[in-house]
Amino acid sequence: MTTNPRPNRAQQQTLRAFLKAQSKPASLWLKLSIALGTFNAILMIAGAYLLAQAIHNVMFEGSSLSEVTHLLWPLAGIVLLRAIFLALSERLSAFAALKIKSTMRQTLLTKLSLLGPSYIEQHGQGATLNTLHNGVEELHDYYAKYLPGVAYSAFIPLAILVVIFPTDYKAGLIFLLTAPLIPFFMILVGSKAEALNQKRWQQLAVLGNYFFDRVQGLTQLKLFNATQTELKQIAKISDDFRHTTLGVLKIAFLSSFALEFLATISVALVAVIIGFRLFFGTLDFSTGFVVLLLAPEFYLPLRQLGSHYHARLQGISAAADMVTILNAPLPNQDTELVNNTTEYTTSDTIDSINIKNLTYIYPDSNEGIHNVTLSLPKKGLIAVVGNSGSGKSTLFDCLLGFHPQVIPCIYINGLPLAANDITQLQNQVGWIPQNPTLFFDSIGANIKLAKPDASQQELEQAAQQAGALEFINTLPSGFDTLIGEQGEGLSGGQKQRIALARAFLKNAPILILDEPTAHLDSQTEQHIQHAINMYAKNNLVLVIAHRLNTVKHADNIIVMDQGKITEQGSFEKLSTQHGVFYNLLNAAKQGGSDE
Ligand SMILES: Nc1ncnc2c1ncn2[C@@H]1O[C@H](COP(=O)(O)OP(=O)(O)OP(=O)(O)O)[C@@H](O)[C@H]1O
Repeated sequence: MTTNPRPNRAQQQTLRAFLKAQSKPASLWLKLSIALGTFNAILMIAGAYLLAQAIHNVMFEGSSLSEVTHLLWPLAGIVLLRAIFLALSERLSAFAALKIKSTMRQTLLTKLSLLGPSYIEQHGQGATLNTLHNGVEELHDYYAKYLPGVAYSAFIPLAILVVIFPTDYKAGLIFLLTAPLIPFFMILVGSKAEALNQKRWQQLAVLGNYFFDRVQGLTQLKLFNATQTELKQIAKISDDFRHTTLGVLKIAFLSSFALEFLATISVALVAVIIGFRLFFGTLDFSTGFVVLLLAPEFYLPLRQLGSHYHARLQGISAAADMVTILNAPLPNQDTELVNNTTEYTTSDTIDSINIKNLTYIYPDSNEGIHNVTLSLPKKGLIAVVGNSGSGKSTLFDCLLGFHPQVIPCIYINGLPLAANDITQLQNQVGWIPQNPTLFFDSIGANIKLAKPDASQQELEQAAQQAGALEFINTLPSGFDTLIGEQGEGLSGGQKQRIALARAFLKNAPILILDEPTAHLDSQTEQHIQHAINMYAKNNLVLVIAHRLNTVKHADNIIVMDQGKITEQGSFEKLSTQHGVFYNLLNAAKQGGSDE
């Protein structure tokens, strides 16, 4: 797993620009929210003048309450309007943040699907999930609070200065001189807080990966009695994370405290000076009172910006991981095929698939498959066999588009697949891995994943074809039976049949299976084998076979050894040829596991 090192100044600028650019889908709502917030401040200034005037008239001019109603009614209206504007402004900024987050998740998911599963494997599933979930969540306050806060801290103090200077320039000067203290202090603590925030974010990614792996392998850990050791390790990582989080919080609390203190001192300073000036009669009450009312409001946006500064740091830390994903180059971006205008399009029926000189080596390793050239027919049952580690799964992963950089080596009907478009290939493929993924949903919904608008009849037909209908019908709720995550509550064979039904429902021209009958009893195995053979009459079925007795009826057997295709042909031909297949067959006979 990789985490981003602390971004330098230039990278931070890029991250800020990135965050700003992401606000585009909701910029109208954000602007509206800021406009309402600014209106609210203008009303507050007007309200301060009205209140000061009303009190001045009652206390110093001897006016009765009824004589100041022309001031009090607008004041009441202002109070009401301010409450409405404030609520609307907050709702709009929250709505804008929600919109930005959902667009961001969508963008990240689209990019991840283009990068393929190997990217996620390389970077860690936990860390990727952390970016998609926590990372995107961390942006909420950045957009809902920090960004509007930046605008308010520029507009509101400026608006107050504009009205205070003509009213009382001395008070205006005090405001002007004390205001920079707050941003200055913010920048001072910002650098330390930023480093800590970055560290905290990296630790969260490590924790995410660690948790994800351990929770997935909990049963194994229990069986190997390793739960205690792992718990200790998790406790240690959590403790490191706790320490850093506390460090971040300590700085956040300290800076909040210091900002409050600075603002309070500044307001007190203004109040003392106003008090002296009133005492010595160099200032009239109504002006002094307006200044006193506006003083806390002058510092408020700056104080709030200080407390939202934490949201900025969190947003920048989280954005670094998002930028890494979004900037990750699509592996086939540089190939000469990008500009190829004659590409295969999904509307064409598949007549042939050719793989030409396909080499895929896993990152940071020498393992993979080398220089594979293979012609696959339009239909038929093709089995891929070979020793463990010979490259069968890697070849299938390439065909499934999981390693996008090799897509240019795949030709359909003699035409290359569109570069950068894995989905184009995947739309044509039904796939059942050894442990198919079933989701926490009903059996019907799990099968319908392949074709959401399938009718009940189609659903039943696919289940029947996969040998699953009988057991589904014995369940109390049939197709509506809820299954747990990863098919919890079903046997291995039942899960396999549901996955097979899903693949049959998709009715893709290419069906790729990894040892499809591994978990089945012999009767069901025969049933499924028959269904697969029938499917292969009209489509191409590629099967990884570990048990050689299942490949007897294959139209072609491809034998892999050390990442290369060493031989291919029918069962009869290969079993007489003294090659890898012959050795595999003999080894299986001696082991008594096959044949
Ligand atoms: N994620 C990975 N990172 C690095 N090397 C890998 C990775 N996955 C597989 N390999 C290596 O690539 C080679 C081919 O592996 P592959 O899984 O394709 O073999 P296989 O024939 O499917 O094996 P099996 O029958 O045991 O499933 C092996 O040497 C394996 O160690």
